[in-house]
Amino acid sequence: MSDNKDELAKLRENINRIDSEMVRLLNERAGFAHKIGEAKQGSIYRPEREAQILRRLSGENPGPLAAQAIQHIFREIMSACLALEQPLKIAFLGPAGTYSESAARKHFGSSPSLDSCPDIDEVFRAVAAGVANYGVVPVENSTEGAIGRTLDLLLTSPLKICGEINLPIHHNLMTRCGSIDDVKRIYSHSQSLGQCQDWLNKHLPALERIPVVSNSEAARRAAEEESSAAIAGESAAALYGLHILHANVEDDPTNTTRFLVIASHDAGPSGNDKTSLVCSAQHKPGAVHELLTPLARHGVSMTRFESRPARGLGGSQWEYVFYIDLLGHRLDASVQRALEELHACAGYVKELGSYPLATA
Ligand SMILES: O=C(O)C(=O)C[C@]1(C(=O)O)C=C[C@@H](O)C=C1
Repeated sequence: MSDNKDELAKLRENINRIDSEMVRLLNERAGFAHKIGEAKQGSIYRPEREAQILRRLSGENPGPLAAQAIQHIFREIMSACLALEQPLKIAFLGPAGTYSESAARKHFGSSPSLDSCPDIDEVFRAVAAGVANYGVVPVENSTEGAIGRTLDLLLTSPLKICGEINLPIHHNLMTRCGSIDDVKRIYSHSQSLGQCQDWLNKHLPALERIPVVSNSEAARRAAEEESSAAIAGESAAALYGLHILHANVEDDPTNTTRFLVIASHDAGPSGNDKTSLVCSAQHKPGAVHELLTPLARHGVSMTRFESRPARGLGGSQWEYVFYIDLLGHRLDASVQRALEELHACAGYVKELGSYPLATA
């Protein structure tokens, strides 16, 4: 097929004109972001403002570009504008190539430098010590449930939650040579093995499943051992030069992991927020019911209720704390009133922070 050269040249002129105009506008935008940065006190990064911008623009978007594409582009624009004012360092649960890294990039764009930490404790430590400005840690998976270590550390850490990230998780079966024929074992993180167990039982029941510290470590091992496969994300396959034999081997196609962004402070109100808290009930009949009554009385919706042994509080055996996520910001009048009543009736309450709901 031969191109109609005149037609193409004319159409491309339009794109050139628009691109040049966009570069001019982007720099004009960066100039205003700079002025805002100078006028601000405290942290330059404002998750609530970023969430408002992303919501507004995807709501106004007439298409044909998808709302998600608009969000992605503007995430990068804000990331670049912010980097001019305050280069950020983000600690995440490493190593490179893990879903936590993808979550950090999804939330902060490609401008910040990422600091890979060997475990969740280290992410908390890096942020608390000021080595990193923010941290990204997994908190729950839609198939496998809560990440206990993150919940335990939230209980005792002085850090606050300033954001959440929902990352759809797609697992892939990968090998070095591109074949499964000589493979004897499959490496992956225990959570990922759990998320793919039906698929593995059906298609590869004879292969040994070996849990390792991360999916990225699984891919690293599979890259070294001819007779091993890994279950991991696309970025780990790319990082270690592995071939994806089967994509999307997770049992639930809507499999999603929720991550939290932790910092020395929480976020301001964005108009569509969540508040996380942890509390304990007094030892008396109906105490848990009493915890929830203030929320119902003030019309506050709860999106999560999770119990955990009260390890970090030094409680005795079989004592539990309750992790509650509710809709609204702690400064919203109804949430504020519900929290005041909760403080009065619960044995212990710690507000973990208010933050904008995850954008798509
Ligand atoms: O509005 C602000 O507070 C800004 O600093 C500007 C801006 C942006 O690029 O739009 C940049 C960084 C903040 O995290 C939020 C928004």
